Amino acid sequence: MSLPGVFLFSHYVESFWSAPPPLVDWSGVPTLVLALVALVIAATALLTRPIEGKKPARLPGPVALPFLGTRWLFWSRYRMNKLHEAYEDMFRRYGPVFAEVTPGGALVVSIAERSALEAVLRTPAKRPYRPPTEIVQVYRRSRPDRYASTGLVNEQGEKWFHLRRHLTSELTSPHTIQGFIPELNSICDDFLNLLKGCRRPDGTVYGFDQLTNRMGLESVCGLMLGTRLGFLERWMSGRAAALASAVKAHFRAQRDSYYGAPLWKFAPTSLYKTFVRSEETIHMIVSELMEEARSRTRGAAQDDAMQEIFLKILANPELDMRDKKAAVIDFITAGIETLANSLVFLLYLLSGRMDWQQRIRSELPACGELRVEELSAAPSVRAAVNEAFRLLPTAPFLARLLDAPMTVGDNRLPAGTFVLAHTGAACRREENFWRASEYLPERWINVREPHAAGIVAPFGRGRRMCPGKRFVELELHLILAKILQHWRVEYDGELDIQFDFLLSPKSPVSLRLVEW
Ligand code: HEM
Repeated sequence: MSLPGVFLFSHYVESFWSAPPPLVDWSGVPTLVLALVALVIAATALLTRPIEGKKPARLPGPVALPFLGTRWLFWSRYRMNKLHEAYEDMFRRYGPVFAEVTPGGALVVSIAERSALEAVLRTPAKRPYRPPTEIVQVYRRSRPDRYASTGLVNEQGEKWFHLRRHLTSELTSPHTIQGFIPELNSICDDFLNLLKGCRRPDGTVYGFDQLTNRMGLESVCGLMLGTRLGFLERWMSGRAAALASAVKAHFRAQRDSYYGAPLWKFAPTSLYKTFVRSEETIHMIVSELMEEARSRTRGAAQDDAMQEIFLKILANPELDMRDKKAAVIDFITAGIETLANSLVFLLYLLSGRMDWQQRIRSELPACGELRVEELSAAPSVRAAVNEAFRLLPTAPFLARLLDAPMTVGDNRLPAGTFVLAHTGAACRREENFWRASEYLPERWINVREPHAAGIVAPFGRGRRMCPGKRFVELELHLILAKILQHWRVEYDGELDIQFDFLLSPKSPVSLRLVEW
């Protein structure tokens, strides 16, 4: 079986699934040829011996084929945009620890078992190695004019440590984030005004996910660039739309480059070109925004707290200018979708708990600006957000290369093993949480065993943990409180969720914001 054959077939099959449009238009290829290719694949799958030697003794997992490893599964049995369901299915078939094999023959161990997961999350590595996204690495290394490194998200070792130390101390400081609260209040108020303007008479807001994307964009840019950019004005500028869709394309291309056929490594396929286009669009727009922010700060005295992060990054003599720019790009890219998806998931889950919405409302002042004290006096807000992160985290697993050997059951995994820590799947297992599949914020106020709080890690763990965590939590608490001060949230049916490298709601999402 040839690799292009499998690729061809998988895209042909995908077209029946109404997955994202195929990257290459194969519609002209006759069905007969594709049926033959399918037969060849099936025959080869039956006849080829599994590569047993690659797996540690007793680790279960799907059959690995020569040259393809176990990746063929994502081009046949599973859909790439439903990867979260694929992993749930594999955990059912092979148990809570199983191994996949990459086309290059490397082992990838997926873990949803509590003690093994805790062991991975506890690893005290000084320079944790999170496997980089190869397509980003390849592209950025091909553009030394723009990138001095592959960036904070993808660098490793000492280079990563240097970037992390110089780029994130402001972002993770409680002082900076507290100083941002007045601005965040005003951003949230503008978001509410936008929602008011878009609400139909019965309270329905169509395309709610796109509005949350704009909220993510405005708040992350406000935090990073120290200036308001107008993404929450009623009519979205072409630039905001272009940035939002480039960020989506960027995540999707990363997903397809990892789980799809690795042809992009040998030739500039349409997948690679799509990735490059998205990276270039983001680079161009963020560069413009940075320039505008810089000239505004030169012209007018602005709120210090709001400018802290951007100005300090720009002024840091330890960093190459290209790294500064790449950092702002990476922060903005890492922040928009994650924040927007998390807000949609939170409101969707809460829509099934009217009693909890009322409880939140009863703990809040009727209206006006919210300060940290008011939020702290409303524990039900924190519980609602924690529980949404437990049940529906936008980043459902963490990737690591093991720093030291680790024993999982009867298997010893050598240092350097690629591990996927499926915190999301583990949090939905009954042995880890009481009534694990239900959205029950009360579990964070009155604990009911089992309650494996240590495996809830929506922002990762250890030294590579998300530097945006403090900011995001504050923002989600604030926006949730403000929405529930005004409206109750209703949603009919079940939210369709897809895997775009992050878990995302299938767009467009409509929900109702109804007057109390
Ligand atoms: C709901 C929102 C967010 C979620 C759920 C989220 C989640 C994550 C996760 C799971 C990681 C990987 C951590 C690990 O490997 O241990 C990560 C890394 C990262 N996040 Fe976030 N994130 C969010 C928002 C943000 C925001 C707003 C920013 C920037 C302002 C940001 C910047 C980053 C960066 C730069 C990294 C890479 C850190 C490193 O490798 O050292 N994230 N995030």
